[in-house]
Amino acid sequence: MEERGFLPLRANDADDLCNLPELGEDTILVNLRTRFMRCQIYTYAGSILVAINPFRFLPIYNPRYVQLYAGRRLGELEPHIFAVADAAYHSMLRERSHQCLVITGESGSGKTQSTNFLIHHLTALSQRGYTSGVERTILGAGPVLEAFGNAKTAYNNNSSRFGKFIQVNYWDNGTVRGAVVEKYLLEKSRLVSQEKRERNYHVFYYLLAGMSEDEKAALHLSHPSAYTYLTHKERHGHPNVNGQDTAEMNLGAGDSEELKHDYERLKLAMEMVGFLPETCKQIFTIISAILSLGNISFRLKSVREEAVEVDGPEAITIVSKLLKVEESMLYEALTSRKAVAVDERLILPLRLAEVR
Ligand SMILES: Nc1ncnc2c1ncn2[C@@H]1O[C@H](COP(=O)(O)OP(=O)(O)OP(=O)(O)O)[C@@H](O)[C@H]1O
Repeated sequence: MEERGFLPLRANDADDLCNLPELGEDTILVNLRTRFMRCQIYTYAGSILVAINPFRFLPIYNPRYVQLYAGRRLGELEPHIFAVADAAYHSMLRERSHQCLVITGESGSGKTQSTNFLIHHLTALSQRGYTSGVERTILGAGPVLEAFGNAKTAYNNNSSRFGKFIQVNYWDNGTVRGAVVEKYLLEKSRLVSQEKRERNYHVFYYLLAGMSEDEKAALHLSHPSAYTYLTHKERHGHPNVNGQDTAEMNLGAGDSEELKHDYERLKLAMEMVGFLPETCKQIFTIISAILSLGNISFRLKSVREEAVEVDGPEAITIVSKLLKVEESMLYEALTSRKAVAVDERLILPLRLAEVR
């Protein structure tokens, strides 16, 4: 064939893995690697798109690429996430049926980024030369969800700690009508403790770094190192790392400027999504109350009793002010539990291990 002037199919150069002359784990990996080294992070496997995280900015998501992929058949151009979004959008319009895109991969592989690119392209396709309020709301939801549901982990500085199902609805003419985001399996335990070198949810650090001194004073906020929920503890509640300021270590002094910027971005995104200023204030108050709640400590009432009492009243006073609940009610809720036995209501004291 070569003698007759045909170029042979290069063994490691298929933009669709199905076209590899020999299909096996090694040929697939070599092909993906060869493409990745040429900054071709996307490869098809039939109608599946394989994406390899480049961990650096590639100039392939700008409006020129949105235009380039609009209305093209899958496989017509170089593999791209926009091509997948485009194929789904046009299939929906053509077949008048729901389309489903499943994004999967291990932590840090790029699922959240890919989702953002998909949503970006899907909303861009629906626009008729201008961005409507609905599209702005959908795009603004991302940063809000990330602030409250993402955290720094050992594998990913912006790891989503929940699953989400995003449903984008369209009018018959193909313009976006609205979107529904269903969240599931939020990692709730992260609120009270995190592994070494990991953090709590972003929003806590945004508030502490981004709020003015007056705003922080109004919410009784102080420094990250003042909060149990932001500092690491060894299994039995003692601070670790030889008494080092673990919150400082966890936060990293260098990123406070970035966190300030993130706080401003969060406020803007919340406004875009439609949160009223009063609602934002209430949400931030609850966030502050959670931090102070973690600082309430308990001790045994007496050596003979298993019942507990609050050790030091300051934190409980702050939480009751922030949540606007009576201190005595909060005290009772934290140190006892209600039980119902044959039409009888019992208030039982909680044990030390239970209150913690
Ligand atoms: N296409 C891309 N281009 C450039 N950088 C990327 C791309 N995809 C991912 N990244 C980088 O990799 C990081 C991790 O990606 P991402 O948060 O999307 O992973 P994930 O699969 O959602 O992880 P988790 O399951 O932990 O939430 C991003 O913060 C970003 O820096």
